[in-house]
This record gives sequence, structure tokens and C-alpha cells, in this order.
Amino acid sequence: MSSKLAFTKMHGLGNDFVVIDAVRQHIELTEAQVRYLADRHFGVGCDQLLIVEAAQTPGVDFRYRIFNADGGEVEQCGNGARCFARFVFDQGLTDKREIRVETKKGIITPRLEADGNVTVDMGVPVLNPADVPFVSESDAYVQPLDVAGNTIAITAVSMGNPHAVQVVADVDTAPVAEQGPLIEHHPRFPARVNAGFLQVVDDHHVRLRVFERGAGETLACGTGACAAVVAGILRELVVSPVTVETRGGELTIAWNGVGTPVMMTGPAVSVFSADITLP
Ligand SMILES: N[C@@H](CCC[C@H](N)C(=O)O)C(=O)O
Repeated sequence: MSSKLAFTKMHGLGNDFVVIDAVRQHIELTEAQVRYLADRHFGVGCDQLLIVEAAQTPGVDFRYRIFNADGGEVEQCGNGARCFARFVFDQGLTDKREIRVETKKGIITPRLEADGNVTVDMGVPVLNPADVPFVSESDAYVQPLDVAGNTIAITAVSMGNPHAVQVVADVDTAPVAEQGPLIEHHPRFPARVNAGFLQVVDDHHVRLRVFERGAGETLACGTGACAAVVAGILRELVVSPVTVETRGGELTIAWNGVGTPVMMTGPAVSVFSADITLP
């Protein structure tokens, strides 16, 4: 049976989303329907689909769920968190400017700034390899990873979702398309991984490309930017706050060190709202 679905197309630095209000409309999507909505030729097109739901926990304002373009549900999404906040405020679902929202990996707190940007407390990064999850007998911040016969040096970080960050001389020539899928599916990352390629410009400025798990290379990745800055600070290559330049624009990431939360600030943009009939 086909059904009609209202959605809003949004993006954070070109990392694009189909956002669905499941507070005011009943919705249950199959994995195939998520893939259809994300398909750039046959559907709407997006890197991730976000479903906004009523909260299930006292003291929390909403729950939001995140699905990659491949249909898989994931734990966390930085650019999505900013778009979520802009969505619930602009759609009149809340009048709060600081919003507590539960994700698959805990509660995060986006705040709408007066200048239109959104700042998100993305929580404390997880560095213990087993919890990333990353298979390793060492808990060193820099670890060798064999990728098709080449040994690269990565820092494994979870921002709720897993990231492998490597430092490169120049992101424009980094082997993102070649190595990205190999790192994503590397057997030492049992939940797969987002592969970050980080170029240090100076103490407070980096460039970043991310080959995302379940979506391929995106124009920006918010959790990837958080993980990259955490990796850069742990490796003593950069100092907080750091401007992260992505192909879609800039994020500001601040982190005060191990055991403290990462703060991310950047834009969130609504493009259009429409209805679609699902197959
Ligand atoms: N684009 C996102 C991350 C989305 C999830 C990621 N692909 C994963 O599988 O963990 C961001 O802005 O953080």
C-alpha cells in the first residue's frame, strides 16, 4: 500500500538530509523506503535521513533517529543535530532555543544561537579502542592500520559513532575514494567506520574530508570534524578552538581535553518542504 509522507530537505555545509516529523505524523519506514528516499536519481536524495520523534525519557525534549543513505540506522550525526534543532524550532515543535535530544548513543544538547548558527554539545569522545569499537591490543592514540598493503597511522575515536582519522599532507590529493571504502570495511572496525583525512594548516585551522560509513564521501561530516579535532589535539598538532574547513564550508570545534565534551558550532539550512508518495 502506498502512503504520502511530508518531509523537509535540509543541509549542514552540504551534508544533506531528508527530515521527517514523526511527532505530528505516524510513520514507520522500511529499510528499502529509507534507501528510496535517499536515492538521488529515483527518490529525494540525501546523505542521511532524520526522523524526529517525541521523547521517551523524562527531562528530554525529543528523540531523533538517524539513517545512512544505505538504509542502516546509526548512533550519531553532527550536522544532523544542528539541522534537527533548526527543524523543531522553525516548525513550531518547540520554542526552546536549547534542546535536549536523545539519540541512539545518548543525549546531546543543541543550542540555537542569535546569529543563526547552532552550537551542539556533542558529548565526551570515547578513546578506549574496544568501545569505538576498534580491535587493538594497545590504547595508544596513534596506531598502525594495514590498508591494502600500506600501513597508515590512525587515531580511533568514537563520537557516539566510530571514526578513524589519519593525517595527510594535502586533502585535495588524499586517496579518499581509494582508501575510504577499504577503511570503512576494515576487519579491525567491527561496526565499520567513518574514514577521516585531516590536513593541518596551522594550530587553529585544519582541512578535512570524510568518507562516511553508509554514505560515501560527503561535503562535510560534523562528528568527523569533532573526531578529527580530538585526534589533532591528542597528537599535539592543533590547539582548541579549531576551524575545520570542509568542502561544504567551515565548522568551529572546541575541546578542552580527555574527559570533556566536544562543542561544535556551524550552520543549519532548510531548503524546501514537500510531500512524497512512498512506494
Ligand atoms: N554526516 C554525519 C554522520 C552520519 C553518520 C555516519 N555516516 C555514520 O555511519 O556513523 C555527521 O555530520 O556527523
